[in-house]
Amino acid sequence: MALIGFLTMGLFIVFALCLFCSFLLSCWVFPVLTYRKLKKNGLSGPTPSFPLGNLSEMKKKSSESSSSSNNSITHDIHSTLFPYFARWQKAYGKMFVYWLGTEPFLYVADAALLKKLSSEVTGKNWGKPDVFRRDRAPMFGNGLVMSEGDDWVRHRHVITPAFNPTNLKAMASLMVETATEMLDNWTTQITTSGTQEIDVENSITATAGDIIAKTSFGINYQSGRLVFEKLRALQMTLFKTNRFVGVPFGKFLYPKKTLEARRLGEEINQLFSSIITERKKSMGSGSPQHDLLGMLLRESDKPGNFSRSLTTQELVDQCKTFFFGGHETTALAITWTMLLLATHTDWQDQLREEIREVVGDKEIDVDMLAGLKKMGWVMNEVFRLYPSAPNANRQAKADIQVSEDLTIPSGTNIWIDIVGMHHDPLLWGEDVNEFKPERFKDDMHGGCKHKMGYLPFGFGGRMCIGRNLSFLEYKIVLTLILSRFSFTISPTYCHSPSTLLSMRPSYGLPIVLQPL
Ligand code: HEM
Repeated sequence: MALIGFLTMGLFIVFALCLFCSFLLSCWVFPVLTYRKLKKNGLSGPTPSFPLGNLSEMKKKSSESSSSSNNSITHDIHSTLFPYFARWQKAYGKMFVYWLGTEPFLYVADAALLKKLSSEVTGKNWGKPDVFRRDRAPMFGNGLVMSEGDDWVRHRHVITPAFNPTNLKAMASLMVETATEMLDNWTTQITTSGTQEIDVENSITATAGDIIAKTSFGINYQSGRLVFEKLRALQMTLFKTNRFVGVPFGKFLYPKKTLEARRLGEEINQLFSSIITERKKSMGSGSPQHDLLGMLLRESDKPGNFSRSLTTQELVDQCKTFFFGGHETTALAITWTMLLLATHTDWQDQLREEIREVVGDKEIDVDMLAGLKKMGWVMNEVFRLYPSAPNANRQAKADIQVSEDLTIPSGTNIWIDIVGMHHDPLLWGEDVNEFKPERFKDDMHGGCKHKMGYLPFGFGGRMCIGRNLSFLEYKIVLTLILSRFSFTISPTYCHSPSTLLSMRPSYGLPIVLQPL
């Protein structure tokens, strides 16, 4: 009996020691080794403290910046959105190391370095920071945004055909129909409420959610709404709380939120699982469905495609990724465009004139959209000033030899500050913070001094797969809005861009609408 007790105690001690060692290795030894290697390469940065890294300073600077927000509309947003990065850039340059808890991150806002990284590393060989893969698992699972290596190649190969121009073309009429419903709603609202003012952010986001529900999964308004609301709640739980991402056992500091995120993630999984099961059952009977899910299922089930087919869980993860990545980013691009056009009504007039010439009284046709050149410049300028995805991130899976003196060690997390580069006067000139769509007139990079300085959709093999879908939706929705309304900004609008994964106006976008 005593022997059994002794052995149990021994096993327990060994187990506890193993646990402690793995904690020490992952939270202390490996990060410190990576940090030392980065330092040896001449990379410095703000001094971290254990176990928060630089989180305290980041949180402090953010709250100082949000409490000092005012009502004037300036597009010089980098220092209010990321005050800590703006400060550290001044001290350490466009490449430095900072710490999220015990995770070192290489901050990059240097276009030339990105060019080098992009040419050295293929899409397959990039990883995503483990800390984000774990933290955002309820939202993206192992969908395309988070997958790595051979898995990423397989997923990207199966998904890419679903976004080809012919398939996207088939989605245009659904987009027109859904956006028209939104505009009818605006008309009803302003005639029945007696006020011309509407917060367009919510309604554009809901419409984009409906569009993605229909075009991606062929699901009706009600089922789409359910997923939409749960994803929204999940986003709030994950990003609106004062959390400690990267801090060892940080999740235990907010157990309620962690459990809530897990529960919501599971519920969304179940919703998509049942949609996929139903669709699999009905495959082969009736005419094939041309939404993204239908195309994925067909691509995944192609004879001889066994090595490439996606499991149900992988399909669920892709659906979550499309749903989230596919509606919010586009909705925010349209929202920021409304802000910029509401404050530059001369551009509204120019776009309306262009729509009259190109579309006239006809039904919108996808082929016409290419003729909306000025709208294209406005879109690019909005993506520059207010990129819906304010950053991209990567993890080096092997040492990257950047130059003779600089090697980025395997395991390094990389944070690419897209907003920082889009607002850098050295790349864009002194008028960097002005709204000037004409920069894009004869140059798809808007006159940026370096091609890698303009990255609204990321770069290289991992560039956004949904960008053509976004362009289509953006141009259709904006054409319809401009054809029915002129608008100005409401005096109640408070300019305070913030990030909840995507960049959004903190207090919505109240707009004063005038039916045409
Ligand atoms: C205005 C709209 C959008 C913006 C600004 C945007 C931006 C981005 C950015 C910056 C990335 C990271 C790229 C990188 O790491 O280099 C990305 C990746 C991705 N986006 Fe988008 N996106 C938009 C719309 C969409 C849509 C409509 C979908 C799908 C329906 C989508 C799906 C994805 C996916 C799956 C990835 C991961 C690609 C990969 O890692 O291979 N996005 N997007």
